[in-house]
Amino acid sequence: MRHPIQDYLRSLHDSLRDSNEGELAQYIPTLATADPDRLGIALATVTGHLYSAGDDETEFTIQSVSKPFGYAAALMDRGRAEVDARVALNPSGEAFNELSLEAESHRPDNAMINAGAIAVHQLLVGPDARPQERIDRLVSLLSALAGRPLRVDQESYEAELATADRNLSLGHMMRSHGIIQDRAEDVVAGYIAQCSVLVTARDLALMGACLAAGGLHPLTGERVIAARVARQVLSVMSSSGMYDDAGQWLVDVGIPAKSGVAGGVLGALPGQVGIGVFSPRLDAHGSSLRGVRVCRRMSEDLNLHIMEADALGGTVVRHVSREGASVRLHLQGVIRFGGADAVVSALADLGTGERRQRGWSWDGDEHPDVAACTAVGRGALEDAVAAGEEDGAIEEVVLNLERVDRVTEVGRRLMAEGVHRLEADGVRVRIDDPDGVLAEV
Ligand SMILES: NC(=O)CC[C@H](N)C(=O)O
Repeated sequence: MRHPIQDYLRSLHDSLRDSNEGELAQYIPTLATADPDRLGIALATVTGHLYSAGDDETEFTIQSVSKPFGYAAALMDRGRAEVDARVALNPSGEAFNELSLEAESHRPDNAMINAGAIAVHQLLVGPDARPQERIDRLVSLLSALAGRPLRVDQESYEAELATADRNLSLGHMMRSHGIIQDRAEDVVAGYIAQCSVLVTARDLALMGACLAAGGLHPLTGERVIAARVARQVLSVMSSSGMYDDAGQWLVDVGIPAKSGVAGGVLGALPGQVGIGVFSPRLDAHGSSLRGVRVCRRMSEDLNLHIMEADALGGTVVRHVSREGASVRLHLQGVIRFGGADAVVSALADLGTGERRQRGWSWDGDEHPDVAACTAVGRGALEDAVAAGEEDGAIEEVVLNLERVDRVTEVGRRLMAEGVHRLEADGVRVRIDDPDGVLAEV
């Protein structure tokens, strides 16, 4: 069977192939001579499925798409306090290479603009690291994310270094304020090396999927980025990743993203997918014109907007079964706050045996479609409670976690509290947790 997502990417590629709007970046000589017609599109799911079309294996320099990962590495190497002390967390509303710092702290506005990324590069590894160690750190993180060894393209590196006046002036300005400590020339050279790493659209999709998965690699399941760090990086990407287009982008596309001046765009939709696009012609913001179009289309066609939310909590109670005085709650999926509320509400119903008015009616035949538990779970819970009235009180409740993938900290605390209170009401509670998901919290 040919996968429908593969076909979708191919048709998306075909529909945009002939568009030739936008301009190549001129200020870096190797970019000015790139083949402008290339178009590569890739999508990776957090569960490790990778699809791609067009020039998906063509290598190009990562440029600013390296910034989220430099930021991730610095946060892991130095901790949040040290990084926040030198790089702020607000959108700049300016172009990526603007010569500006925050008024009082003299910090760059965020890690997605050049000033921020240069300050971040200084933070890599540790205060006394040699320039090469910082470059190696980033190349190895990017390689781990791509799942293959990546390298710096020497020609691009030298070409950009030869024309790096603007970035050097940012470096000198930040050094004069103590934001960076090494020689500005060294930090900027390191930053340019990080920008010159060669990647493909497929690499970017995998890197995005890893961020989207909270830092777990979609192919290996290995933790490559700490969960808190992935969260911070995605947050800053969503507010600042598309520079002065970030607000419009969030409304129209709604996928945290980062673009690079060589034509790469990386998108990362938390919990779902990573997107990688390569097309060298740029729009007025310095982002790939067709790359932006691809993301817009995907967001629309695949409903990938981050603000498009489901009432997920309700799907946690999958089924309820009763045998004599014992009731079994079959739970499933990921139990966060909303899911734990559904479980505790079910426990409360079972504990008192009362028909509670909780958004749906126990009595009528009609059950309004509220998301308190799945349709199956809801009906069965009603039956279990109703049976309680005929067959006598419920003496035991079993929470079956066999199908639960993960429980968040608040999910665990809220469910523990519910169990505790149900026991205080005189009901025995047993927890069936064969995979120990509760212990993993
Ligand atoms: N937006 C970008 O991709 C800019 C990266 C490029 N290396 C620069 O510093 O100018």
